Amino acid sequence: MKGHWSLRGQLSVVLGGLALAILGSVGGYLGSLATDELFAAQQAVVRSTAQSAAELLASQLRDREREIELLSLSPHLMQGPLDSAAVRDSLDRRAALHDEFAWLGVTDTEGKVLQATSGMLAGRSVAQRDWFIAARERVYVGDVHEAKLLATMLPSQPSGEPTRFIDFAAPIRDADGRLRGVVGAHAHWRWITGLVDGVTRRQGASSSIDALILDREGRVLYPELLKVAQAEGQPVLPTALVNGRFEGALRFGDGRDYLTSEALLHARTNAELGWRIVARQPLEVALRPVHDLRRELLLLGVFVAAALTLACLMLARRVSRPVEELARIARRVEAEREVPEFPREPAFRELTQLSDSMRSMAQSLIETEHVLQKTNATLESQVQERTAELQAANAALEHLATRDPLTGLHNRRSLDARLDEALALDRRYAVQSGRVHGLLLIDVDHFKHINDAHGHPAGDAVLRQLAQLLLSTLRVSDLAARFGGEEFAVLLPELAGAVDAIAAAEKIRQTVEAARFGAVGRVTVSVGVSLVSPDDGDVRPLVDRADAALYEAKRSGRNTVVLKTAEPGLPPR
Ligand SMILES: Nc1nc2c(ncn2[C@@H]2O[C@H](COP(=O)(O)OP(=O)(O)OP(=O)(O)O)[C@@H](O)[C@H]2O)c(=O)[nH]1
Repeated sequence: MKGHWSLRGQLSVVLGGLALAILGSVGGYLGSLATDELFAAQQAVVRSTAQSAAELLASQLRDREREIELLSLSPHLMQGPLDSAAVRDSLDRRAALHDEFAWLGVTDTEGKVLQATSGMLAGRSVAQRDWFIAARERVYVGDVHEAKLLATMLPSQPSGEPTRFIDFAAPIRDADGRLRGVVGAHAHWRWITGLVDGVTRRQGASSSIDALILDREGRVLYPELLKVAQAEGQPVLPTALVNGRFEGALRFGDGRDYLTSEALLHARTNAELGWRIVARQPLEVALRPVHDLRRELLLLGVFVAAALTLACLMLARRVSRPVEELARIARRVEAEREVPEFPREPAFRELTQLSDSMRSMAQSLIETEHVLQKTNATLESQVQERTAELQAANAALEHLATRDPLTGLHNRRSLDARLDEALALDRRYAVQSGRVHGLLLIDVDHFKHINDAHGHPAGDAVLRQLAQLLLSTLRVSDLAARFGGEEFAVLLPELAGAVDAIAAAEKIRQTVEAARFGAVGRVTVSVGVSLVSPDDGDVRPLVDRADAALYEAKRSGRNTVVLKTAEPGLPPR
């Protein structure tokens, strides 16, 4: 199971990942939609600021222009002496009414100041001034310029900036249209900048919108800081702005991106100064709500994803728990070979079906296993029985193959095999141990007569009794066999010498002689004895020596024991 993910883990990862992917896509889409919308909305605000400032300036410049024109048309300027106190009163009143005017004055046709507010510049010549020269012909509005003569007479700017003016001027003519003089006014530049700032302030401090005033050549007139920087040769404005009108995001000389909009100041009077008002808002401030929205969306997304992942985990647990329970029960069935209680899960029909199927399968398997176990047990006992029978049959066969049917002693074939073994053992060990095998050939004396006198069955009975007598006389390690007809053989192991063999033969002879054989009565046997010799190539010489000894015993009168040793061989001891 190693290396495989659990069902619960896989479900959690897949469902949680799916939820995250969906939330990420929706959040990304909403964020980009909001960015576009907000960009357009903020652009509209910046544009409206630029246009409002341009329109306000245009109308204010037009109003001041008309003011001066109307002043030039007033009766006490057209008719009376221009240096009268009435003229000065009129100038002072207007200056008091419009505090943007720093100076109001009247000159004669040569440019000599006849009357002025607070008497400033009275008697001085302004013949070289643009406003005087232009206003001899027509109503004049001049571009901003630094104060010259008045600079020392007026209080200096609180900001430390040089005093600047916008000039308004108009010709003074009599009823016949002859030039009598010129009326001129210097309006404070800060009046203009104050108007522009007033418009941007209306957007609220947090909007960070500011406005620039550019002249028709694209030079900065306001704010002062940028004007100075530009004069020093620093790149202040984006190229797009210098070259023409523009709206959109621009990077300014300070390295920041601004949402920018530009409006042409159009006064529709002589005051066509060609100024442009540029309103701008730092892009990061403009898009801050989008960033806030994105952050909130991200937070919401993380929260929802966490909640969804938790829900997925719970769902996965709900699905996997019964499956794990089924797996546990399956292991129990395998280990205990019993059918425990299977869970039923009503929430999932498929799991209920699976549980039912597993229960019936487990029952069927265990029943089949019980049947198989019983069959196995029966088969095993049958195999054991058959094996025992086979072993018994094999033993019987073995007995039949090695035993003489009449006497139950070993037969000739079995004796020959044991004689071969005896010879091999003696060849290997006899020299060290000094012990050899001996062979007795035992023949019933006058057996033909027994048969003839008592019948063949009686002869068989004698042979069987002789066999029992042999077995009772011999040791367990000795081997008695029927050699053929009425002749028996005995193989004696571990003999110290011929004396042992003769003793055994004699014991047999005497036992037979002492026994009674039913109706037959007494029976005697003759015994030929021989010992294994180191010179024996096979068993033949051993048997031949025993047979010769038996012949010798018969010839010497029967019921006796004769030893026949090998020539040359071991001397009889
Ligand atoms: N009843 C019976 N007689 C057997 C069996 N095998 C051999 N005989 C008989 O044993 C007799 C052996 O006789 P002989 O070989 O002449 O020897 P014997 O009469 O014992 O005389 P000696 O050995 O010289 O003492 C024969 O008559 C065989 O028929 C047998 O299994 N059962």
